[in-house]
Amino acid sequence: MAQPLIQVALDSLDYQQTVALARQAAPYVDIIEIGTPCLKVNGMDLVEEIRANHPDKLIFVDLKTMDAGYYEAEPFYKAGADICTVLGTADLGTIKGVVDVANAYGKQAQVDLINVKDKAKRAAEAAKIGAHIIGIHTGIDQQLAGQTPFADLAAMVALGLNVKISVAGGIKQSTVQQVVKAGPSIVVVGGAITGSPAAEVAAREIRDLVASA
Ligand SMILES: O=C(CO)[C@H](O)[C@H](O)COP(=O)(O)O
Repeated sequence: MAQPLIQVALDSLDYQQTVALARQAAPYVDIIEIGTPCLKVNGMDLVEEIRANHPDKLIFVDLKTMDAGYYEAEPFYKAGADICTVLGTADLGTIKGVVDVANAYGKQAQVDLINVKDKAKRAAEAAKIGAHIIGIHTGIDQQLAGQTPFADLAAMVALGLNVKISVAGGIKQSTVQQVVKAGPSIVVVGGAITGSPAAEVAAREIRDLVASA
C-alpha cells in the first residue's frame, strides 16, 4: 500500500504562531495547510509568507469556497497555493470553477464533503467534472458532537473513484495507523500536532506512525 501524504492543518488565529508552527512541523509533513479560521483572520499575507518559507512543500489553502469558485480561488493559486478547497455542498458550477482555475494554474482543487448528506453521489459528480481530491472531513464542531471520519473514509475508498482521497477530523497518534490502513491518499492532522506542547515532536510521531502503519 502506497504511503499517504501527511498534511498539517494550521488553524491558529495568530499570525506569528502559525509561521512558527509551520516551521516546527515542516520537516515531517508533505503539505502545509493554512486552515480556514487562520486564513479568515490573517489573509493573503500569511499565505505568501508560508509559501516563501517552504518552497519544498505543497501549500494547501482551506478556502471552503461556497460561491464564485473561479473568482475566489484564483488569487490564492496566483499567490502560490497548490491546493484550494471548495465545499461539496456548493453548486456544481462553483465546484467546476475551482477545478477550472486549478487546472489553469497547473494546481489541484479539493472538494470538501463536510456536511454533505449523500457523499457518494456528490463525490462521483465532483470526480466527473475533474476534481483532483475528495476530502472526507469531520469538522471541529462535529468532532465535539462525537463524530469521526472513519466510516465515511472506508465508504469513499470502496467507491473506487479515479480521484485522490484526503481525510481529516481529529486524527491523532492513537488513530492514524487505522486511518492509513483504510487507504487515503492524504492524511490531515491539525490539533494533534498544533495543540501539542511540542508540535515538532508530535509531527515526528505522526510521521513515524504513518511510515510504519
Ligand atoms: O478544516 C478543519 C476544520 O474545519 C481542520 O483543519 C481539520 O479538521 C483538521 O484539523 P483536526 O485534525 O484538528 O481535526
